[in-house]
Amino acid sequence: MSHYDLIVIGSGPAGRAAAIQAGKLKRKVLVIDRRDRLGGVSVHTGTIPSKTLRETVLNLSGWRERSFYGRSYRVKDEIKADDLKARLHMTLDHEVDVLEHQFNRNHVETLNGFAKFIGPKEVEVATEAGETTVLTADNFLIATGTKTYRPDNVPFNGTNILDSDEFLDMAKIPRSLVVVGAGVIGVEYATMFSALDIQVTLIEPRDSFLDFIDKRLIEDFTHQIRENGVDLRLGSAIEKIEEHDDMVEVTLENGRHVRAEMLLFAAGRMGATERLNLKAVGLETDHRGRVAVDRKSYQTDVPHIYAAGDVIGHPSLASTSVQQGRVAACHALETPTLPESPWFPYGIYSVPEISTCGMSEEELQERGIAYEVGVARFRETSRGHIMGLEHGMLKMLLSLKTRRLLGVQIVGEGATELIHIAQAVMNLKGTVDYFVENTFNYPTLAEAYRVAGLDAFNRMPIPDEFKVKKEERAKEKKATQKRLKAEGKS
Ligand SMILES: NC(=O)c1ccc[n+]([C@@H]2O[C@H](COP(=O)([O-])OP(=O)(O)OC[C@H]3O[C@@H](n4cnc5c(N)ncnc54)[C@H](O)[C@@H]3O)[C@@H](O)[C@H]2O)c1
Repeated sequence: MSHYDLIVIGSGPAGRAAAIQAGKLKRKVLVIDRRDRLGGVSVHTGTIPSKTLRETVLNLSGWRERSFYGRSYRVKDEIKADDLKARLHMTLDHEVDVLEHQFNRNHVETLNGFAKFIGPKEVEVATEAGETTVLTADNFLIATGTKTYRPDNVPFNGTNILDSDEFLDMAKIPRSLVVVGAGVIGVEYATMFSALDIQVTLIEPRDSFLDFIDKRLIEDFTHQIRENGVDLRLGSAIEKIEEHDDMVEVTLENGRHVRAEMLLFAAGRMGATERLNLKAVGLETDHRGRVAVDRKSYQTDVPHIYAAGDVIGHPSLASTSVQQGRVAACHALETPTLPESPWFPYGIYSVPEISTCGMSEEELQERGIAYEVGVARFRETSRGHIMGLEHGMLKMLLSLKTRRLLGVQIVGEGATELIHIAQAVMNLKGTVDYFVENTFNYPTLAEAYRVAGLDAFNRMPIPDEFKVKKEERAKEKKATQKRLKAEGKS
């Protein structure tokens, strides 16, 4: 029987990072995955395919060029499902190749099959062919991710009533689409499909959506997506979903009906833990199949069993999963590592993008922190104007007491890239003065930081040390003038 320092269950972002970290520490590590190809949900049905699809849609539809050539502009007249899938397969193959190379270089062993615990330090792995192997380890990492939430009253059929894992495999692009659930997945797919000019209805039972985003940005975002053709229906609980004559009909509790060729059900995901037999090691999950961990070490209640990534719940981002996996492996293998920074960005790859880092205005109010707001609209920057960006804004929140940057929220083109300026400034404890004193490339969208910084700066009290600086500068200037005069240079 083979014995390992660390057995990782799942090869998504958390499992991958943990295994590579263990390999780099020259430990014996094995990754078990139920799929015959590595990468997990992130590579096969989640992050990578949805972002690839978005990029493909924006390119083939000529979306980005429409600000120049008008709303009816198209690069390709008829876009087919195969056009979208071709790019998906290329990207996916490349991602799997990179991952296999990384594992090989770091001597990470892999095994294809379903793992379940049969003892505190023992797992049994069953292959598709029905063979089983028993393996032991000193440490385990559960990085099994999530699976789609599929309630019994939704008649999923694999053709036109689909969950978000099946959606990418659609046989043809529908002329109309109804998306249920305005969470991150629902909003991303609804907005990217509206860029294909198909009729999209987005249904959400609650009166609001994406509640972790600043309200003002959500207002701006809602306006933009409605203008782009998304029929957003908030406060619309669903009574039933039926299929009639190849059309899907959704009956809402308010008595209204929505008909479309296809329905995507995106009302959340569940921890993929039901086949792990966690009872055998004394672990339990919550109602959504998620495992509780200590958020500093990623240890579960059983000290040699760790869990990281989407399976532990919020924030369920590929980016944070990578960090969690690395920290968990270091902790399990007793290797010192720096803790994760609390300032990490969220990126929603909708059309337009949304990205945030740090606290929102609502959070600051709840905590009673005095703050100032700086706002910049992309169209106020020369680059935004050149690019024809009518929309897009950046909102910055600053502490009135320390002048430090506390949060940035961006909606618009490039938001997921631009947010990293905020992340760096916040992690380096930067203040509003960073944006005012430094020169930005011109013209750029990044200049929106400077515009927002100046907007807030001009309303913020000037600190005493600035006044001293001003006097010092005046003295320095006088001294220089005196020296130059003495040298006969002025
Ligand atoms: N870009 C990214 O970072 C990214 C992308 C995709 C997914 N994710 C993560 O994946 C996870 C899953 O995403 P998600 O969008 O499926 O879930 P979610 O929990 O974010 O959103 C689900 C939405 O569906 C609604 N809903 C719940 N039950 C419903 C029902 N019965 N009928 C209709 N609507 C219902 C909820 O009110 C909510 O708005 C999230 O944690 C998300 O953050 C992140």
